[in-house]
Amino acid sequence: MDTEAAAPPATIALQNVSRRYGDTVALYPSDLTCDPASTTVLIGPSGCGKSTLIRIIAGLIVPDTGSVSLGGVRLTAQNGGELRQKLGYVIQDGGLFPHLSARDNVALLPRYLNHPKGAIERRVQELADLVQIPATSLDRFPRELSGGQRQRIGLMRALMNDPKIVLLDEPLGALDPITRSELQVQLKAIFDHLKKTVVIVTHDMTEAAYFGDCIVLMRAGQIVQRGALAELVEHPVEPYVRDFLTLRTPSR
Ligand SMILES: Nc1ncnc2c1ncn2[C@@H]1O[C@H](COP(=O)(O)OP(=O)(O)OP(=O)(O)O)[C@@H](O)[C@H]1O
Repeated sequence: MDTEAAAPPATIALQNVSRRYGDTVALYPSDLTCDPASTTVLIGPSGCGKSTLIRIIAGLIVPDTGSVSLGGVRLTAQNGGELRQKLGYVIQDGGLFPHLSARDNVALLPRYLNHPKGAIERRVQELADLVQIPATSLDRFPRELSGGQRQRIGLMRALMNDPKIVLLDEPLGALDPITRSELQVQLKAIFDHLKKTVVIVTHDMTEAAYFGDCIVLMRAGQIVQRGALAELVEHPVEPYVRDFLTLRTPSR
């Protein structure tokens, strides 16, 4: 296994990663480092490569070039399955299996890994408390839950094995504004409390500003600028950055 001993356990480091689909370049060669225990937001117009980038980090898409290291361990075809189990990955609407109850969705991976039954039950309860899901909802099927509840269950499933890294691809995109705003507050509190390395994809600049210790602004398969919001506001590397921030950030 290729290791970089100096990297803290939850650093995400991409070097020269690129990906194309036939003639479409989804991602030009890009470098990105996401710091441990911080939240990085990927934002940019539709089709700019955000999902491609987060799916490369998740090991779900193999880049055409470059390397991905998670906590100093380089992702390879051999260790991909093992490393993926150490990540939490949440997609829009939770990505739950429709034929399993919420509880069974959440417990799927630890059962597969033969974790003790009592420990799984305790962990499910602990996470249900954390994401504020009532016990009665855990025995429902995904279709019997609201969008916000499905998303909370998706988050529980992602956190079940206590991963150091949590990846969320448009986690709140399907929710009504009130539920979305409630979940934003809860998610931020959870991430601040648990000190995870978090990467979130969003279209919403207000959401990016709310979550992002670091904002990665993309356009047409390229990272245009990466930095704290203040840095992007005060030192935009090109007019696109200023325009994107100005046009997409509603005044409150
Ligand atoms: N499986 C695929 N086959 C062909 N083209 C693809 C595939 N997946 C993505 N693309 C193309 O790659 C580019 C980047 O797509 P990607 O989904 O990463 O963008 P995105 O920024 O996440 O978009 P959105 O915000 O609309 O979800 C787009 O032009 C898209 O059409």
